[in-house]
Amino acid sequence: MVTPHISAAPGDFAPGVLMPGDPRRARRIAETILQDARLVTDVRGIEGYTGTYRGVPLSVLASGMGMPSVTIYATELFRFYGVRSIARVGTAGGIPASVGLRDVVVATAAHTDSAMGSRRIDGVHLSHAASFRLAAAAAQAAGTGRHIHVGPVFTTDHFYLERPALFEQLEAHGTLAVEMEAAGLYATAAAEGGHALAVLTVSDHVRRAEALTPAERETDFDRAVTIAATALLAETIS
Ligand SMILES: O=P(O)(O)O[C@H]1O[C@H](CO)[C@@H](O)[C@H]1O
Ligand SMILES: O=c1cc[nH]c(=O)[nH]1
Repeated sequence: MVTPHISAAPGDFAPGVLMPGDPRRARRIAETILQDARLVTDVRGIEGYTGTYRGVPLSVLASGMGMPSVTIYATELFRFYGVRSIARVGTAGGIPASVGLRDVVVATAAHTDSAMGSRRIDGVHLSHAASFRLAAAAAQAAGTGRHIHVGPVFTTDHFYLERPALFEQLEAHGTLAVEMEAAGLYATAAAEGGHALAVLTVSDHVRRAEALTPAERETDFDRAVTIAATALLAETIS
C-alpha cells in the first residue's frame, strides 16, 4: 500500500506517531529516543521511522509546515495506516510574558485564522481541541512549574504576521503561544476518528527580541518529546 505522500507498507506504522514539523527533527527523534528504529517511508524527503519506546512500538513522521501539510500526513496515517494517535512536537512563539524560551506548552485547544477549518462543515466554526486523554497524560508527565504551560494556542497560516494588536487580543483570551499546525491536526483527528495532541517548545517570543538559533530549534525540544512520547505510551497501553 502506498498513498500519494507515504510509501510505507501496511503495518509499518505503530498506533502512536510523534510528528515534528521538521524532517531533520524526525530523524533525530528516531536516533535518540527510539530503539531499533527502521525507515518506513521517505517520499519527498519526509522520512518516517518505526521502532520501540520503553518496549512499546512507536513511530515518528514529520508534518512539514502549515495546516495543509499536516492535514495531508495526518489524514493518510489515520485513514490508511491504522494510526490511532498523533502527538505533534513542534516549536512555537510565546505570547504572554510568562511564557519564556524553552518552556513547554501542552496545547489543549487551537484557535485559528485559517479558512481550512470553516471548509469542513458549512456554516460551523468547529472547535479544535486536543484529545482529553492525551492532554491529561501529557500534563501529568510534564508536572508543574513555571516552565510548563497547559492551555490554548493560536494556529496561523502566516509565519511573518506583523499584527501586535492581534497578539494582545489573543493574550486577553488566554492564548499561550503561536504556531502553524495544531488546529489542522486536531480537526483531522476529529474527522478521522483519531486522537491528537501538540506539545510545543517555545523557540521565540512574539513581543521580545529573543529566539533560539535554527540549530537550537532542532535540538532543544527533548523535554517536549519525552512528554509527548509518554502520553502516546499511556494512550497505546490503555
Ligand atoms: O518547529 P515546527 O514543528 O516546524 O513548528 C513551527 O515552526 C515552523 C515555522 O518556522 C512552523 O511549522 C511552526 O508551526
Ligand atoms: O509558527 C511559529 C513558530 C515559532 N515561532 C513563531 O513565532 N511562530
